[in-house]
This record gives sequence, C-alpha cells and structure tokens, in this order.
Amino acid sequence: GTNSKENIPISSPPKLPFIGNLHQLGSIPHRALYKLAVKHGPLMLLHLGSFPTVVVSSSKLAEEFMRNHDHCFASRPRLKAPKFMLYGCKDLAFAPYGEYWRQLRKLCVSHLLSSKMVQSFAPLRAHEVSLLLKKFSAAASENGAVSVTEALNSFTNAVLCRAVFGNSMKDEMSKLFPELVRLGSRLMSELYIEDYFPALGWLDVLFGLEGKLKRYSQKWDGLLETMLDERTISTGEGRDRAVNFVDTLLELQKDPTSSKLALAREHIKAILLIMIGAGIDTSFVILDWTMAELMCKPNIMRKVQEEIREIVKGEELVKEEHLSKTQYLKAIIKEVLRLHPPAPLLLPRESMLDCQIHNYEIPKNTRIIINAWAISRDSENWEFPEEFKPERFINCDVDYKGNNFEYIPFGAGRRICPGMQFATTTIELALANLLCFFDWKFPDGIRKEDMDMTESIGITCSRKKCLELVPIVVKLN
Ligand code: HEM
Repeated sequence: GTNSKENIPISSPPKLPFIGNLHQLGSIPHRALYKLAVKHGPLMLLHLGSFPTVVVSSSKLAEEFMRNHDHCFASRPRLKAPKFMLYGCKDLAFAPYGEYWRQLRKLCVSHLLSSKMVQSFAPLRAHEVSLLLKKFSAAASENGAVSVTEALNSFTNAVLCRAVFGNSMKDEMSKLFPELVRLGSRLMSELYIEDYFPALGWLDVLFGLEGKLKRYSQKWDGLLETMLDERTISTGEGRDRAVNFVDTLLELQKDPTSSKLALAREHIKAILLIMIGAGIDTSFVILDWTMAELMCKPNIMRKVQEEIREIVKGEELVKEEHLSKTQYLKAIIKEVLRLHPPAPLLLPRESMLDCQIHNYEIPKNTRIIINAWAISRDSENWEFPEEFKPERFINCDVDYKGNNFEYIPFGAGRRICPGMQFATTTIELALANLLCFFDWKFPDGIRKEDMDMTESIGITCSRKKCLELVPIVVKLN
C-alpha cells in the first residue's frame, strides 16, 4: 500500500551498446524477464533498443503502477503489430487512453460483456456445450483418442462467434478463425525492429516480417468484409432482427448521432477482430491447461469429478445454475490462471504523464511491462509457488478481479480485462460438463510422466503440444 514507503531502488541490468537489453528477452520473454528480476530486483529499467522500458515483477509495485498511479499508466504504446493488424489501433485493447477508448469500452461492455449480456448468452453456451459432449461421446463409442485441444478451441471459438455475430454466422467462416488467431498471437510476439529503432523500420521489410503482417491483415480484412456485407444485406431486408453485437455496431455507423462514438468501417473491423483475438485464445488456453494439469494429477481429477457429479445428480447437463456450488472446480481454474496466466505479461502499458514511483521519476511515454507470471509465482506471496495446489484457494478471499495484486491474470485498474465474466462462465461450464460425464485416459502407450508442459511462443501462452485423450462415457446414478 501507499504507507509502506520503503524505497525500492530501480536497477538496470548491464546492456550492450546500441541494442541495450533487447537480446535478453529470449524466446519466452516472461521467463527471461523473471530470471533477470531474480538477479536485479522487482523494478528494472531496461533499454530495449532506443526505448526505456520499466519492468515490474512484484505485487507491491504492481499495486503502485496499476492502482495508486493507474491514471498515469493507462495508455498503450503504439506497436507495429497492432498498428498493422488492428487498423492503426482502433480496437479496444490497443487504443491509446482517451475519449475514444472510454466510449468504446462502455459500448463493448454494455452490448457484449456485461453480466447481463453474459447471462443472455446462456442458451447459446448450453447449445455449444451439448455439441462438444456429442463430439466426445462419438469418440468414446469408438474407443478412440480425440484431440481435446482442437475440440476445446473450436468450442470457445463457436461461443464467441455466436455471441458477437449472432446465429447467422456461417460455420465454414468461423472454422477459419482458430488457426488465424494462433498465427496472430505469434505475429504479435515477434520482435519488430521498428518498435525498438523507429528509424530502422525498413529492416522489417527487408527481413520479410512486414510482408507477413500485411498478408495476415489482408486475410482477416477479406473475411471481415464478407461478414459485414452479409450483415448489411440481411439487416437491410429487415430479417433476423435479433440484436447482436455486429448489428449494434453497424446501426451506430448509420446513425452517428445516437452515440458519442463515430465509427467508420475500419473501427468496426478492428473492434470485431480484437474481440475474437482476445476472447478465443485466452479462454481456450485455460481450458487446455486445466485438462493437461488434471491428467497429471489423478487425485485432483477424481475429487473434482466427485464434486460435480454430486451437484448435478441425475441431470443430463451441468447447467449454469449448478456452477455457484462448484467450489473445488473454481479453485482449480484459479490455480491454472495462477500458474499459466494466458497473457503472462498482460498487455504493454505506456505512461501518459511524468510520474514518481518510490524515489524514481518515470518520464512520460515510458513503456511498462508487468510480469504477472512472475508475480503469481513469487514465494513472498505464495507457499510452494511452483506446485499445482487448488486447495490454496479454498477458504481464501484472493481472487482475480484486480484487487489482489499478487494475482492479476486479468490485469487491474482501468485497463483490466472486460471479458473476465464472459471467459470464466464459458470455462466453468465447459469443464464442469467434460469432467462430469466422462472419465479421461491417455491413449495406449502414453503415461502421465510423458506429458510435455512446454509453453508455446506467442503473446498468449498455450501448451506447445496438442492434448490427445480417450474419453470414456460415465453412466451416472
Ligand atoms: C481466461 C480468459 C482471459 C484472460 C486471462 C484475459 C486477460 C486479459 C489481460 C491480462 C488483459 C490486459 C489487462 C491490462 O492491461 O491490465 C486483457 C485485456 C482485454 N481483454 Fe481479456 N482475457 C481473457 C478473456 C477475454 C475475453 C473472453 C474477452 C472478450 C470477449 C476479452 C477481451 C479483452 C479486451 C477487449 C481487453 C482490452 C481492454 C482494454 O485495454 O481496455 N478477454 N485481458
């Protein structure tokens, strides 16, 4: 808190001429930065190319940046990948702090992400969950292995697409999304020379990275244009009036007086794209890690299955009203979010004003990286931090809503993830059903000791390997 004003010195790890500390980011930056912080302390000033960048790796400091001085640090740097991919950062996640961002955030919350909206999507989630169960039942009846990773990915994708685009969204179209989103995550995490040396942007062209970004953006643009054209036609004819998020955006574009937001086509495409990107990969990553962790811990698996089976006794589906009672399942999800936060470095921040943190003056336009991954493994805050122990969250008030700075998988402050409830409801419902109606085993010849928990490279942190399992239908009663 603000009272404990012991001064934490800022340290700068030794740097190389010209590139500064850039070479120290490694291929998995949250791990590399964690190692640096162990050696140099929780407040580091790195020189990434020509940009001073502050790296924050303790809960106390995260609180300083994201609560006590959140108003200084609520903007985002204008980085190359989002500039190309999101129409010059016209989306909610990378828009600079200001009136456009504020109005857009209000709009997205009230028309897509609020509690009320999330509840309104319950029938849609129930439908997609039942399709998922059917897929696994079919595999079970053939005694075959199924790619749980792929099934969960297309499930999260379907839920999000239906919520954003309504029921008219064509399956052939939405099937293209998961792979594009993965690729997007990788492209976001590439090192673009222009982001560190603005005068050397031509090197990105030379090395082909800029071309990759352009081609990627064109692909999405084509898809989004097709979808928007279809919406315009169908709303024009007055059918399918069920209001969904896309139609709301299109109406706003037609009637700009109805809101403080002036939306052009590019804004709409950027907004849709970030919802798909931010929504799918994150939620899906948690589902996948959870199944992987449970497969390695049969005792925890059995315990959570018993909990859920006891709650839903005799019913054919776990429903959302059951979820309030699934304490152990919730604790498991929290523990997965602690050990495998899908966005381990949150999203980058940038200071809008000069600001003093402890004794250190942080000038305007400094980039800030918060290592949420390191913070949620800090032995100052967590006992046996490397161990998967959901029990730590039973009878414990710590949660992910941005008030407990030792645990910030969704960020905190003004920029906290607005999709938290959308995500957790989807995740809990899917897991509860998978764990209730199936037992899971490894395909022949594979043991839990063989599980490879290596992380993949990308702005979101998924497991590298695909999870293949054999579902076994469980007859309850
Ligand atoms: C387990 C799932 C999810 C996790 C762990 C997660 C995590 C995060 C994090 C760490 C941030 C950055 C916060 C900061 O800078 O302090 C963020 C921002 C954001 N998330 Fe999520 N997210 C999840 C699901 C979702 C979903 C389902 C949606 C939408 C459908 C969504 C939409 C967004 C948006 C639009 C932002 C940018 C907010 C802003 O800059 O104002 N997220 N999320």
